[in-house]
Amino acid sequence: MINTTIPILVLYYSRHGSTRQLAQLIAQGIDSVIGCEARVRTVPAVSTVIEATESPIPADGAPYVELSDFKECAGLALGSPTRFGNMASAMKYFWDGTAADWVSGTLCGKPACVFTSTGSLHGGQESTLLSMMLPLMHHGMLILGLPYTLPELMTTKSGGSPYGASHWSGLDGKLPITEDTRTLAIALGKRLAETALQLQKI
Ligand SMILES: Cc1cc2nc3c(=O)[nH]c(=O)nc-3n(C[C@H](O)[C@H](O)[C@H](O)COP(=O)(O)O)c2cc1C
Repeated sequence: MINTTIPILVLYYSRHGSTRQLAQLIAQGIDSVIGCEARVRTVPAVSTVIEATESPIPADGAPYVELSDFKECAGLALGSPTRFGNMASAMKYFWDGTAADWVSGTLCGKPACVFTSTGSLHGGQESTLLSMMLPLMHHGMLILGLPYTLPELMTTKSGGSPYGASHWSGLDGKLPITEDTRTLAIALGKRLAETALQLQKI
């Protein structure tokens, strides 16, 4: 018997590790679905010094994403820390280089979800999540959020919204991931994987 799993791309940018922690929880949710496998990838930082280039291999964390990951994945979870209520420029820069895949519809019809981390509780979790949905919608992806059937969505005092998973990292970026945030991030990964699996059957 051939044992095949469908890859689900978890693509994030993280400067200090908070968004990376969320990416790992989303991946955990994806891996909990039999038949699905998380493929965790990141994007390089961008520099204001035009000549500066990143090493082709990141010093730590996930490998850099390649455009072949778009073709191979059955779904995508996209994460970035907030930067003034918006996604980080590194992630925006990456999407600005995906016109060929936009033209050819590589991601069209595949499910997607978003996640973020912020320094302050009301510093832009929801606006950042919404900002990340925009390129995904232009690529024709099917956006998934979190449903209120998850009780944590009503009670959370840290992160998590109908628009996606989120973490409040605090002024020094050291607040731990709460139980509610953790539950909601795992649930989002699971929901993405289950949807990708269902769509494969159509
Ligand atoms: C330039 C810059 C802008 C930021 N803007 C915001 C903001 O608008 N709202 C907020 O709550 N946090 C803001 N932050 C804080 C980060 O979003 C927060 O520390 C996040 O958890 C970092 O994620 P990371 O550990 O994955 O890098 C900003 C940080 C930087 C460096």
